[in-house]
Amino acid sequence: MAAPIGISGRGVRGEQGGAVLSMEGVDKFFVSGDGRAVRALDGVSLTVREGEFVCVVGPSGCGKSTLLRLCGGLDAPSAGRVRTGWVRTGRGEGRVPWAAFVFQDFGVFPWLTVRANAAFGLRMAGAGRREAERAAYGWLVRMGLADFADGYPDRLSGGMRQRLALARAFATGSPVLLMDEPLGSLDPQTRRLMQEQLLELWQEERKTVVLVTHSIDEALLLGDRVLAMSARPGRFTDEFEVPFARPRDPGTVQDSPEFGRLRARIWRQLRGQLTGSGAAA
Ligand SMILES: Nc1ncnc2c1ncn2[C@@H]1O[C@H](COP(=O)(O)OP(=O)(O)OP(=O)(O)O)[C@@H](O)[C@H]1O
Repeated sequence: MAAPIGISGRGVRGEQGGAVLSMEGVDKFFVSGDGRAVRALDGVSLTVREGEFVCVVGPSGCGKSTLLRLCGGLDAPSAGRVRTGWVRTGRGEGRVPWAAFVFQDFGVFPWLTVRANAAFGLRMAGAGRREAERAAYGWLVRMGLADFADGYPDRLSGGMRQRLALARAFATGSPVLLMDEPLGSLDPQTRRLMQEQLLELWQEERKTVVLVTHSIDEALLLGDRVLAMSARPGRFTDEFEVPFARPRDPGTVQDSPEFGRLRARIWRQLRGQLTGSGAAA
């Protein structure tokens, strides 16, 4: 019997035993420019628990972004089921989007002020302009961008733009953040600083996060769990529990022998997918 298709289950919190998000047997096909069917995902199943920070690594083109888009309801599966856990009804507070996205290219609009950019997610969720900008300004202060609130994003460095993108996502109040290689276009030093900032923010806010990254170090530094994907068509091949206690000190974590061991195991897995040898972790 064909698997059920669709995105469903926007029910109440805890409906799935604490799982905020689950996928069962999800396939995704695209039609390529020359009319061929491209299988991007192959029978993907995933459960993300409330408050968990899950990182996804995998070879380029294996379907990581597709997976994230399906998680956030930006696209529908070709087969299988995606279930999201809960939304707040927000009595009198405006709606709270279930999930907020952060993309690699920041998704910052050059024609909007920094303040309006930060408020954009909330505005899209139906909040009034004053309410949205007030909430967003609080996040600009937290991200060290308050002095730039009334200017335009062209005055911001790459790291500042990424902080703006994070401010926008956090300002929505969404319980779930879906991040697609959010630090991928930053220089290595800025990226490292942003990893530390993200670690702190997560420790303060305890959002549920699914983060796609090409960096094994980043995944181990930030995540509770690292999921490794196969080459396209993407499916999960391995799962690594990250054992480092929180709050984490990045230096201590990265200097630990366990960090080196886990990094080597994940790299072996990834390398196998990249070279086609499919080496096990
Ligand atoms: N809208 C689309 N139409 C046609 N093919 C698509 C579409 N979106 C994705 N694909 C194809 O699906 C596959 C998976 O793409 P996806 O962007 O999800 O991979 P990825 O793992 O995120 O890649 P990268 O790591 O390079 O960002 C690729 O072969 C891609 O070309």
